[in-house]
Amino acid sequence: MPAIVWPSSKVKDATAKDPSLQAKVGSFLNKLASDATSSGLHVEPIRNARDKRVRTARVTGFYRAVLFELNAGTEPVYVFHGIWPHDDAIKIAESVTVRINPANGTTEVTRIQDAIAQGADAVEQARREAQAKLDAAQREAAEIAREAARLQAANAQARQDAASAATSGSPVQPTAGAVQGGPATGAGAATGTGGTTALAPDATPKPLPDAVVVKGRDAAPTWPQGLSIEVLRDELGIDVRLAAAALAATRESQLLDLAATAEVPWQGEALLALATGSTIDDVRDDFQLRRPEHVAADSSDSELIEGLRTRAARSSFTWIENDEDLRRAIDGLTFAQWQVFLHPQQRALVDSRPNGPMRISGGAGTGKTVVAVHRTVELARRDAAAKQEPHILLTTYTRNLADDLRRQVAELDPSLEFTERVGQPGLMVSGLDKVARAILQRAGDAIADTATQVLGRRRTNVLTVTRKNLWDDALTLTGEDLPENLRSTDFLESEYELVVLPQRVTTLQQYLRIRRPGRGVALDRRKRAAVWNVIEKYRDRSAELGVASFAELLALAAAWLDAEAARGVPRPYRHVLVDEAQDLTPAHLQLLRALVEPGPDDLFLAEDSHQRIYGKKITLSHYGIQVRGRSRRLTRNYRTTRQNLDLAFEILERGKFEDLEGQAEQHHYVSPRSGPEPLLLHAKDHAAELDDAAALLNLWLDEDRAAGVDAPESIAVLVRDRYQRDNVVTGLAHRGVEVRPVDREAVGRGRPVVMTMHRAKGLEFRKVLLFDVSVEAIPRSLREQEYSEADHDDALLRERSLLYVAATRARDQLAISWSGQASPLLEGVHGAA
Ligand SMILES: Nc1ncnc2c1ncn2[C@@H]1O[C@H](COP(=O)(O)OP(=O)(O)OP(=O)(O)O)[C@@H](O)[C@H]1O
Repeated sequence: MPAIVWPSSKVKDATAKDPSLQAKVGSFLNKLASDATSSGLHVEPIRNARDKRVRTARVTGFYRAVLFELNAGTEPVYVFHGIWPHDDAIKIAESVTVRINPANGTTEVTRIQDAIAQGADAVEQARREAQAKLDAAQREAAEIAREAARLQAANAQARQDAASAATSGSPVQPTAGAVQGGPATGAGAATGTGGTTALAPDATPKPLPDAVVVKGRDAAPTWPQGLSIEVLRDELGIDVRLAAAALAATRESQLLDLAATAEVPWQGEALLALATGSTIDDVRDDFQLRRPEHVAADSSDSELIEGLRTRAARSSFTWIENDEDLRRAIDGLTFAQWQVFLHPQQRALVDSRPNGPMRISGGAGTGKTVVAVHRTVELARRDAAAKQEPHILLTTYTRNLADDLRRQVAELDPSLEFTERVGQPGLMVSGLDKVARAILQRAGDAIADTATQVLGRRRTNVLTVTRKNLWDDALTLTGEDLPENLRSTDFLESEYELVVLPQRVTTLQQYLRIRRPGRGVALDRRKRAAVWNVIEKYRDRSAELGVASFAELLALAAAWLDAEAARGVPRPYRHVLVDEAQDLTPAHLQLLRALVEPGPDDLFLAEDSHQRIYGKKITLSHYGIQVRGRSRRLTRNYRTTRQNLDLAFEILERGKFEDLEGQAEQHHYVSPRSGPEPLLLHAKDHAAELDDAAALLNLWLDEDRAAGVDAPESIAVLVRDRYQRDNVVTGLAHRGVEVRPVDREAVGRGRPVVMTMHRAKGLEFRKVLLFDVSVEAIPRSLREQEYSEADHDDALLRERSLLYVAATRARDQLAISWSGQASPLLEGVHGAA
C-alpha cells in the first residue's frame, strides 16, 4: 500500500471547524491507502501550483484534501496537509510546498513565501514585525483554546447522548459536532489520557467570594548566551520571523503562545527547548537536525522522504505504512497523542542505544512515563528484529503505578507478550518486592549461604515480612549506650538500609571501617560500636521470629543473583526499565543492578527528585549504577497549565534538591497550555473549610454540566492522610456533596474522588483541590520522630515534594484550602501569607 504521512495538528483546516467531517476522514484514508487512482478520490495536480508535487483529492462533494505525492519506490508516499472547502483547497494547494529545510535536512510543509523569505533583508523586516507577530500568536492561541473547549463540549455531549441512548435502548444518532480523538476528560485520568487540551480563557470559573486568585510570575524567557536570529536561522533552520518574535518576547507566556502556533511545529518546540536549558547542539541532536553543509542542494523525492523520518518531522507527522497503522487510524483516529507524536527529546530517549545505564529526569508531567513505556516497546521490537526472545522488566515503586504501566504498554502495542514469572521470556511489569520474593522462593534453602554473607546469620526463613517495628525492640534491649540524638528508630533504620545492608556489613570490625557517605551524622568508634550493638540485636530478633524487612528481602535477592552470576548462571533480564526511580532505596538499586547483565541498553531509570516522597536521598553511583554522560532531562510539560506550574515552582523554590547523581536539580520546565489561575481558599476553621470545599465542588460540577462535560471522577480532593480523607468524605456528604474515597483500588467513575496525596502520585485530574494545607497538617508533625538533623531536613524536603506532587496533578484548575494558618510550605505563593 502507499504510505500516508499524517500530520498531528490540523487545527487550521476544516475538520476543526466542521467536526462532522471527521467521520469522512476514515473512508478517505482507506481509499487513499487501497487504490488512490480508481477509488473516486480524483487525486489531481493543480495547474498553477508552485510545487509540482501538490495534489488535491475529493473528500466529499464540498470538501477537498490537499496533499503531496512523493515517488521514490514502487508505491507513492502521500503527505497529507489538510481538508478545506473546494475553492479554499485549490488556493492553499497553489501556495504550499513540501521542502527540505536547507539548514537542517528535515522535511517541512510550509507556505512558499515563508520558505524563500529568509535572507538578510528578511531578518531586518522580521525584527520590525516581531511585536505584531507576538500579538497575532496570542490571538491565535486564544482562538485555538476556544476551539478546543468547544470540541471538548461537543464530545461530552456526544458521550452523554450515547449513554442515554444505551440506557433507553434506542439507536444512537451521532451528534453533529461530536469529534473523535478530541481531548480526553476521562476517568480518574491516570496518565495516558492523551491530547493536550487548551482551555478557553473564558473558562475561568467565577471564584468563590473569598477566594484569592494567584497571579503567575510570567518571567522573561532565558536564552543561551549569544543567541540571535541569524544563529537560529543558520544553525537550526528556524524561520526568521518566528526567531525574531521569540527573541523579542519579554514574557514566557508570549513565547509559549508563539510555540503553540508555529507554522512548523518542531520549530516552536526547539525554541522552548532553548529557553529551558538546551544548547544549540542539544537541539540538533534531539531533533536529529543535520548541519547545513550536509544537506543536499536539491530536494529529490527520496530526500524528502528521508527528511520525514527525522525526529523533528516525526514529532508532527506519523507514518501510516501497514494495515495495522491504517486500522488504528480509521478506528476513529483515536490514537492518544502520546502514542503517536513524541516530542523529539522524548523520541531521542526512546531510540537511544546507550552503552550502559541511562537516566532521564524531568518535572512532573514531562512525559517520563510515556518515554519509559515507548522504550519498553521499542526494546522488545529490537530484540524481536534480532531474533532474540524478549527478557524485559518494567518496574516502579507502587503496585498501582505498575498496573498503570502495564495498561499503557498494552495500549501501545497489543501484540506484546507479557509474563508473570521472573526469568521467563516476555515482558514482566511488576513491583520489585514481588520480583525479589519470586527469586528467593526459587532459591529455597540454598539462600542460607547468601544470608550469612548479607545478614551475618545462616538463615533460610527469610520470606515473611513483618509489620512490627523490631527497631523498637532492639532499642529497648540495648539502646542505653547510644547518645540521645541517635536513639531513634528512624536513624537506625536509615543507617541500616543506607549503609549496613548495601555494603553487606556483618561484623563490628567491618562497620568500624566503612565509609558512610551522605549520612550527615558523624560517628566515632564508640558511637559506631553502640549502633552496631543495636543492629546485632535487631538481626537476632528477626532471626528468632523468622522474619525479614522489605529491604532485607531485596538485598538478599540481589546477593543471590550475584552469587548465581559468579557460578555462570545468566541474569534474568536483558533490559530493565524503572519509573519513579527517585523513590527507590539502595536495596532496590542493588537488585536492579543484579537483575540485568551489564551492557548496552541494560538499565533505564526515569526520575524526578522533586517528587521523592518515600525514599531517602541517594546517589546511584554509590550502589554500582554509573550513568555519567548518559543522563538527559525533559523540559516540556504535557499535563498542566503554566498557571499551575508557576504555583508548583513556588513550592519547590525554598527546597534544595539533588538528582540521583548528587547534582543540584534544575526545576525549570514549561507548559504551552494556558488555563485559569489557581485559587486559594482560607477558612476560619475546619467546618468553614469544608463549607468552602463543598461550594467549590458544586461550582465545578455546575460548570462541567453547563459545558456538557460528564466526568465528575476527573475532579479530585487531595489530603495529607487517610484520616483526613475519611473526614472529608463524611464532611462533604453532610453538605450534600457525594464523593468517593479512593484507597488502593482503581479510581471509580461517576463522582469526584478523595484520596491521599501519596495515592495521587502518577495520576492526573482536570480539577484538583488540595484540602487542609495548614500549618498543622503539612509538613506532618516531625517532632515525635526524633530525627537526626540531616534526616529531619530530608523528611521536611519530602513533605515539600509531596505538596508539589499534589499540586502538579491538576491538568486545568488547581485550588488550595486551609483553615487557621497556612502551611509554611506555601510561603512564596502570592496570597497565602
Ligand atoms: N508527546 C506527548 N504528546 C501528548 N501528550 C503527552 C506526550 N507526552 C506525555 N503526554 C501526556 O502528558 C501527561 C504526563 O505524562 P507522563 O505521565 O508520562 O509524565 P511524567 O513525567 O511521568 O509525570 P509524573 O512525574 O507527574 O508522573 C500524560 O497525560 C501523557 O499522556
